[in-house]
Amino acid sequence: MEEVKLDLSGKNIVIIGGFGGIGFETCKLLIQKGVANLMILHKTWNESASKELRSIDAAGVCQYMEFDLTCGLEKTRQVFAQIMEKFGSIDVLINGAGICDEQDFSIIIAVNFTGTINTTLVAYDLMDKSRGGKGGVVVNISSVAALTPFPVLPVYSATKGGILNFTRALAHLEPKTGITLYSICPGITDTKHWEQVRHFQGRELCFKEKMRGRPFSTQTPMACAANVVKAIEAHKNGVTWMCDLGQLKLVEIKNFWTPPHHRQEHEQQEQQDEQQQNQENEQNASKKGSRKRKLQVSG
Ligand SMILES: NC(=O)c1ccc[n+]([C@@H]2O[C@H](COP(=O)([O-])OP(=O)(O)OC[C@H]3O[C@@H](n4cnc5c(N)ncnc54)[C@H](O)[C@@H]3O)[C@@H](O)[C@H]2O)c1
Ligand SMILES: CCCCCCO
Repeated sequence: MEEVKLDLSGKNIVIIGGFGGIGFETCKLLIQKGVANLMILHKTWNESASKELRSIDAAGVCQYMEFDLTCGLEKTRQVFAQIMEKFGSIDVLINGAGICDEQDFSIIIAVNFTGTINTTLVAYDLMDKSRGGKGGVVVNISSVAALTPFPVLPVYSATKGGILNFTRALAHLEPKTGITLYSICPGITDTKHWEQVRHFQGRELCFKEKMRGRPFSTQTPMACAANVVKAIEAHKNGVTWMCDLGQLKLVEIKNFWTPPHHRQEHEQQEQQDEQQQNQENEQNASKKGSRKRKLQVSG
């Protein structure tokens, strides 16, 4: 069980895709966590989802703004400026929208990749402590496709892998900006995401039909959302979470190349680690030696 390091009560949260399968369940949990404000940015209004959220939102923390991720950087800035007018500050941004139709792959890139970069960088400027902000958190919903690319969905996999690396890169700046960022990679989750899954050559992949009746494990959006919130409360900068089959775990993504300006400190660290290991080996050897001598004397 991860330690709660970020208390969500009283926080101002923006969730993109908040009427989507995973997003909607995440909104329900955030309301129950006592957030101060929850701005749902979504491409289209959803009366039934809004009504259900209102039924549990006694404090009236939820608001909605129409937002299309493909609207471009300037419009994104305008939308976030309106939110800042309303909230005063944004504590957490959750990028939870996305599509899986590769037929016109410029669209999936615009939504999943460019759109997420736009919202992240706009929120980043507003949160950045080095630019007068209060710091904050950006949660990017990637996918297991970023961890194990799908051969049938190479562009989808690229958008999700790109967002994962984008998030890891920005997280390095946290000491200066006070902004914590991490990625969450859901496994296959039973939402409408599956209804429009087309190959880059346009072929309908019919995942829904193929999955029906198969003993193929997926997870519910509720289980996924519960782990999204757990990951947010764990508040670990720069990490990659995988939430699959109702389980939440950290995924170690290794760096395989060291920038020249980091090489010297990297080599020094390796030398220190080696010296420490040698000392431990020597101590263990001497302990074994003294135990052996004691046995010989007593034996
Ligand atoms: N369902 C899965 O198996 C699965 C697995 C891994 C990752 N994901 C990711 O999780 C996130 C949520 O997906 P979901 O399963 O809840 O699917 P979903 O289709 O239920 O929700 C996605 C939401 O994104 C919104 N959206 C689509 N295009 C948009 C745009 N241009 N502007 C604004 N909003 C837009 C849709 O309206 C929809 O409500 C997505 O990023 C998806 O890639 C899903
Ligand atoms: C392979 C199933 C497609 C659903 C989206 C996974 O991120």
